Amino acid sequence: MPGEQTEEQEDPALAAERAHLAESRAALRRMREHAAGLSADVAADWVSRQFLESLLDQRVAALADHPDTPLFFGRLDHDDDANDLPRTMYVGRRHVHDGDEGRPLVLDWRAPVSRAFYQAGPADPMGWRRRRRFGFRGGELTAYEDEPLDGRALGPSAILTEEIERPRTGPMRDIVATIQPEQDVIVRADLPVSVCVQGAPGTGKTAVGLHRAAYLLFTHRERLARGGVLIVGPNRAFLAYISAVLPALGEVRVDQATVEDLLGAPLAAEPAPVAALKGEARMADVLRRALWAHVAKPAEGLVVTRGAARFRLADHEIREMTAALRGTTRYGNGRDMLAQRLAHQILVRMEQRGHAPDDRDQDQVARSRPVKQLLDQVWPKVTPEQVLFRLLSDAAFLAAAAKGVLSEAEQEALRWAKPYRSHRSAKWTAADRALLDELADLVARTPSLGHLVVDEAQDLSAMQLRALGRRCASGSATVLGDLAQGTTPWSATSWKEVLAHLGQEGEVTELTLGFRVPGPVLDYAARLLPHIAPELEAPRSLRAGAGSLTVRAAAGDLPAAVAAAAREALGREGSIGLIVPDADVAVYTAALAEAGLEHGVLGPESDGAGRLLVVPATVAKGLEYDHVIVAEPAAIAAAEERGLARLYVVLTRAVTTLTVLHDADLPPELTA
Ligand SMILES: Nc1ncnc2c1ncn2[C@@H]1O[C@H](COP(=O)(O)OP(=O)(O)OP(=O)(O)O)[C@@H](O)[C@H]1O
Repeated sequence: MPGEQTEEQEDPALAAERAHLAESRAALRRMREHAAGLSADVAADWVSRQFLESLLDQRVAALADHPDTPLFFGRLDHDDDANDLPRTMYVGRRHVHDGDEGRPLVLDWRAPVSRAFYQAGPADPMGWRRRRRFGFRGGELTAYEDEPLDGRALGPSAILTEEIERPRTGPMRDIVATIQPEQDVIVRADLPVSVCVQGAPGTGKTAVGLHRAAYLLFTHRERLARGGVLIVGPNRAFLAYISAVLPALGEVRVDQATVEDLLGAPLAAEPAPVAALKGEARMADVLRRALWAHVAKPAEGLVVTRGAARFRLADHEIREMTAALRGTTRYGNGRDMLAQRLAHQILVRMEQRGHAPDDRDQDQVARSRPVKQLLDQVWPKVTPEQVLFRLLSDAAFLAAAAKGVLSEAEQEALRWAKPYRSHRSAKWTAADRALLDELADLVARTPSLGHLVVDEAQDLSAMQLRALGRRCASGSATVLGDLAQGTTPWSATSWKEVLAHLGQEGEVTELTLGFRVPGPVLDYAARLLPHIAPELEAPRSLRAGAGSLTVRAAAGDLPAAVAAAAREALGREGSIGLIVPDADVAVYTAALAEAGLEHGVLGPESDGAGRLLVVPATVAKGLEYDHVIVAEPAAIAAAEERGLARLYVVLTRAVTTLTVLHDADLPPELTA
């Protein structure tokens, strides 16, 4: 690598860079000391003081210097007197300036001017002559690499190669030093723009989504401090894996959640075709009709007594008021508005008869017993659970709500074979949770966040996407996924449809260059593509990875062969994922225990500990390990309806080596 020097014969350029690093660190320390010295006492009252104190604490925390993380990772230079840009600019994780003169020592990678670090190339140097990348070991600057931007062709970057080859240990790292131009375009898309990224395994979708969140928080800090940013991922294990990236980028206030966290955990499972049907957008119409079917014609008029006087509204008047409100508001608001309109009309009657009522009278009438009784008949309070319970247990009610939308056979499929006794004892499934959320929003509006990053979005049903869409209705979204990795019965087949269900307009972009999976492994997995997503092109890997793939029949004792492969992998550097059919986790953990190999077991709710992890196939999505051992692909493929897609996910988790061990024949799609 250029600039790689031993201590004895230190390159003067490297020495100068190290001096700049030391100067920047000292300046950051002064910035932190200054922030820590600021007092919240200037605040006028207790509440403002608390608020200011928490802001100052955050500021001090954001200025922490992590000794293992380089303060800057790149630099741009030019020598053109006519150019307004500073002659040298260092790009790093945060702004660092010299307190006395305010001289910038390091610019935040998210600042507009830093864009050139990622985007400048021989075709468009963007005003710069040279890009320098730095190599670090821990917090120590060890090397630099120069790329001319004056028209000469750029070779591959050794620092990028080293970064993507670096063994994985622990949680996911940030990629801020090596974001690629096509990734940078997505990261820096403007806040109101929703982006949707289709990308093969390991093309950096998750990384890009997280960096986009960090970029948006920097660029629109105030707006997003109010609205909030939420990252939605497939399970706890995944969220734990990505949890360190945003804090490393200085963003500690981003929430992460699974769809279950947002909608509620399922209490029961159900057959895939039923789940798929419940996941369809058609259900939204059925639910809307079912809810509004509760609004009824008044059986009689309204009589309100004030002292000795009685005031009446005829049933046809109430019918008109109800009809005027129906469908124009949320169901819950409609009830409140009807109460107010009824009361107002009663007040008009009072005035007509010489009374002089005021606003308080209107409120009293709106809350009076006769009005409440009328509302309970005409516009009853209902909960989402009550409505869904009725739909799934009452054939006539479902038939009325589903008329022209669902066939009789579909209605029958939806209805519980054995209805629960009440909505309180109903065991809701994952698909039901999305239906309940839709109903909840029809009753009262769901608050919207500022921005939502939705990872593995191909796995979400239309109804789940609608639920997420409500949570960014007045904001925007970053939608990430791979149609080939869809493993749910309702997996998406088109991103346009996904965006439509989400209620967002946005462009679909594609990432095609793989950073994780070595070429031979990616080519092997891609044999499945024509069978799971024929419309997608085979992905390309940036990594040659000779010798990375081993496929072997176990000749008898598969668990023992797997344990032997795990032992061998433990002799190498990096993390090891042993991915097995869900049903056989116990078999393989027993084999590892028998072989005396310490290991952790990953579950959807747990992140597991240790260098060797047993990973059930359904939990592997989004994760990566240096060495992956896959046991019995045929069983993984046979375990579920979209089992081949699951196998594609499983085969694309490896960073350095993939060892496939089998006893049964391999699925024919993999051998063809
Ligand atoms: N520009 C980059 N520089 C260095 N590493 C990168 C870059 N882009 C991606 N990576 C690395 O490649 C690996 C895969 O990235 P990521 O998990 O974001 O991919 P993905 O597209 O979400 O994959 P999957 O579809 O399999 O979940 C990660 O280790 C990530 O850090």
